[in-house]
Amino acid sequence: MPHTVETSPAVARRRVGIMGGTFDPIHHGHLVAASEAAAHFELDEVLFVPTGKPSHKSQVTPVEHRYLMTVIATASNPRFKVSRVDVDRDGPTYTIDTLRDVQRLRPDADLYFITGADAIAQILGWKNSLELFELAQFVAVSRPGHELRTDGIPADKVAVLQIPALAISSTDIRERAYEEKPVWYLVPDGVVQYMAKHRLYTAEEIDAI
Ligand SMILES: Nc1ncnc2c1ncn2[C@@H]1O[C@H](COP(=O)(O)OP(=O)(O)OP(=O)(O)O)[C@@H](O)[C@H]1O
Ligand SMILES: O=C(O)c1ccc[n+]([C@@H]2O[C@H](COP(=O)([O-])O)[C@@H](O)[C@H]2O)c1
Repeated sequence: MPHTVETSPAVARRRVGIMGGTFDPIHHGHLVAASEAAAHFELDEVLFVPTGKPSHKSQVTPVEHRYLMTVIATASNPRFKVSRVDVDRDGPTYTIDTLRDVQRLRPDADLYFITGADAIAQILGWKNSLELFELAQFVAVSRPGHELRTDGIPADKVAVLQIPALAISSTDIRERAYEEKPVWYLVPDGVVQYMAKHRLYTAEEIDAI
């Protein structure tokens, strides 16, 4: 009888996307960016990671509101999950810490950090920027009003992805809410309702902070 060698089938590494953002509030631009990256790179899951205390934004809505709106917005997609790693860490939020924490939680995964064109343009100024490229592949998605440039980023560490253009920003949604204009269809229905229930971004809520 011929001698046979038992071989275990090669196990493919999981592919995990990370969609970092302040999500103040989360909107359909964020969700389309994550969905397009998931489809293009065959990601097993996308972790939405709301910032705790963004290092570069002075006044943001209390983190638990931003976190809960992110949970509501992603609940219908079985591949989307929300991580509290940045919410629960003390001190300013830096992506180097996000990636180290997710790597610890998903040691068997290749990580794909998803950013819009405005964010990728700033990345060389982020904390420990060169080490970031050792921890994850970066996916730079198109965004209306922002030129998609990746100058200075190692070419094998960043992929550029053209996605459907949604000219939506959290700044615009906050302004619309403040002016009592509709935000329906710019954010998921549950987020419209959450904003209304908590009077987020209204003169009344801002005065109360
Ligand atoms: N409409 C969009 N299309 C593509 N990418 C987007 C879009 N909006 C935001 N992003 C990307 O999502 C990530 C998180 O963005 P963020 O939470 O700061 O939203 P924002 O709309 O830019 O907020 P703000 O207006 O408050 O600065 C960033 O990488 C950003 O570039
Ligand atoms: O690490 C940094 O120095 C750094 C500086 C600016 C932004 N980031 C990250 O970029 C992501 C998008 O940020 P924002 O402000 O556009 O929501 C979010 O995950 C931030 O933590 C990270």
